[in-house]
Amino acid sequence: MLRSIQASVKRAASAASSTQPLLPRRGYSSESAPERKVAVLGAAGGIGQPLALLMKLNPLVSSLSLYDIAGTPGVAADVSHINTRSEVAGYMGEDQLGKALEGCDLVIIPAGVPRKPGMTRDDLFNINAGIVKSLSAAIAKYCPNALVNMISNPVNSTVPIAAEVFKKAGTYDEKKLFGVTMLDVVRAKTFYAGKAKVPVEGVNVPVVGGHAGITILPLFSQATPKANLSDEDIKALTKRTQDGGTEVVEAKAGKGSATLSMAYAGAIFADACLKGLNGVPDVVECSFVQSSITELPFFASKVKLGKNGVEEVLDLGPLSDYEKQGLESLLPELKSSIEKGIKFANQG
Ligand SMILES: NC(=O)c1ccc[n+]([C@@H]2O[C@H](COP(=O)([O-])OP(=O)(O)OC[C@H]3O[C@@H](n4cnc5c(N)ncnc54)[C@H](O)[C@@H]3O)[C@@H](O)[C@H]2O)c1
Ligand SMILES: O=C(O)C[C@H](O)C(=O)O
Repeated sequence: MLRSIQASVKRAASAASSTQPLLPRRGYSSESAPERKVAVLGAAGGIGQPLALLMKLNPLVSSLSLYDIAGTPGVAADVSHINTRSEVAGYMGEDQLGKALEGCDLVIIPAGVPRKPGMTRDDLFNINAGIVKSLSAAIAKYCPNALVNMISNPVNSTVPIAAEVFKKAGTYDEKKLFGVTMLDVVRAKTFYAGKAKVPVEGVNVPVVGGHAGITILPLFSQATPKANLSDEDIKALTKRTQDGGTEVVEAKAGKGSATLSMAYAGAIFADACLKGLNGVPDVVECSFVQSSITELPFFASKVKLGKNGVEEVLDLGPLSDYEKQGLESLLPELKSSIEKGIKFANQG
């Protein structure tokens, strides 16, 4: 049974990325993988629980630290019974946050409130900005060298908030802070494969910009394998990718936003970060990072991952006229979300 779950996770992971299966390739066993401590902050939540499960299935993880303000003992006890490599520990409440973070190589943050129908991601700012600010301060104190994968929305603002907190603490390393935009890539691949009628396993689509509405810019002109899609098809695919989160929020009708697909995307991205740390060559995924490829200080694009986190921020490559227009249109909104985060972090 376990073997068949692992096999299907592995198949699914290979489908999502031609370069980074969730479980290591043959010849790279857990015995030869270095010790890696990974923390999930918000581990008892809708994303946190399935993400904890997927990280427990990843043999690159030797220690899995599950933190939340409530509910983590149960999640940790449950996940800990799975017979895979990592030791699991649950931590609950702020007084246990330091212990949860000490010695971490990677911290994944899906803590915070999700959207309800009719809300934008920015409507989450008032609650989630404070949560991210305090968790970032704890990361600066207890594991300043860890890579940080920010899932909490609005990502376009929470990443700049974390950067400012780290700067104030004197621990900021731009190579180590990532906004997780992998779900946009996962969606773009799925929707493209459906429209182009090609097997989804082989599909690649870069998604750039940010993670909200029109700031999500899938580059279908660079999608592989190539397909002869009409301009109308490309417009519809672009809109569906940009509205993917809202599609799930509406279908869940008040019971939250994407959790399962997000846990999957988060696990793929975390796996890519761990592979980079472990020196696996040519690990490339899209992420919202400090960037100079546009005039904005943060931008999502393809990023090469290495032993210190970001090894190289890759440029956008050739854009179609439609994508050039999309890029122009997204810049003002993304700029103001970034500035909002920076301003918040520097108040008080
Ligand atoms: N980046 C993306 O693509 C993406 C995709 C989906 C959801 N999200 C975002 O992820 C976040 C979480 O979504 P969810 O569906 O898991 O929500 P959820 O409400 O189910 O879970 C959130 C968890 O965070 C915990 N939490 C709250 N404050 C905390 C704190 N200070 N420290 C630690 N944990 C704390 C809660 O107790 C809860 O268990 C939301 O902001 C959502 O918008 C992002
Ligand atoms: O849409 C949301 O609010 C959650 C997340 O950002 C998503 O893209 O699914």
